[in-house]
Amino acid sequence: MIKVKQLDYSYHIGKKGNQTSIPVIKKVSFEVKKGEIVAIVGRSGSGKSTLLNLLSGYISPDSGTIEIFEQNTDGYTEKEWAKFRLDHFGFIFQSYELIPSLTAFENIELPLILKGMKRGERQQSVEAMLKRIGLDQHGFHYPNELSGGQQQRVSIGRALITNPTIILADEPTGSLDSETEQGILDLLQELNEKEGITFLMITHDMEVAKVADRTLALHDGEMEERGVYYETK
Ligand SMILES: Nc1ncnc2c1ncn2[C@@H]1O[C@H](COP(=O)(O)OP(=O)(O)OP(=O)(O)O)[C@@H](O)[C@H]1O
Repeated sequence: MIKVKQLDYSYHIGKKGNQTSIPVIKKVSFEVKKGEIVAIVGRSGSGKSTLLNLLSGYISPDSGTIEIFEQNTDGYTEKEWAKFRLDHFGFIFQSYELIPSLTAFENIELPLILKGMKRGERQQSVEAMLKRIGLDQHGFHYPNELSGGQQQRVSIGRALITNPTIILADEPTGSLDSETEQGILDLLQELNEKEGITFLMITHDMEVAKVADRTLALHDGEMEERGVYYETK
């Protein structure tokens, strides 16, 4: 599903003519297969967010290839990436990234509006999604009227509503207490087991990594030898 080969990326800092390049991703290769939960773990500053930004096309690699669904993404324009993300990716972030002026229902509905789905169909899909994530009583609540765990459920609903091929999650439980964290991890695991949803998660939390089929470790931009850190299931 995702094949990354020999990926290199450096940031360039300083003024033109006097720039220093900081290599952050170094010859990284790995694969994510359909139906897997893969966790990428690493300390703060090891390059996890940079890797996620490369995979989702917000930045371009200096060298190496990213193949997603057997398509080489090299040379995609911003517009092509935007469409590709809407068609294939769902995103979950540590800070939820919900729109505060929209209700839970409307936050989940938004990607469907972007995709041009008709109102009646949207209504049905969002209602079914609210049930699926255990929030059917909370559709009309605004984000600030929901707990952290409930807000993360809304963001999971928004990520899933377009039936993405893969969910990319950046520290999905990073803002939650351990009990709420477990509830969210159970939901992700259930979505994976019952519905075959593929997840790529980045985290420095080993509890999150425990729900993964495979854990890959990033150290200073390099992937642990063989990529497989340990088997957890
Ligand atoms: N825009 C930028 N310009 C220059 N250097 C950057 C930039 N963004 C990140 N870096 C550097 O790249 C390295 C990797 O950062 P990155 O955010 O990918 O790490 P991370 O593993 O996601 O960290 P964290 O767990 O703290 O979010 C760090 O040394 C960071 O300082």
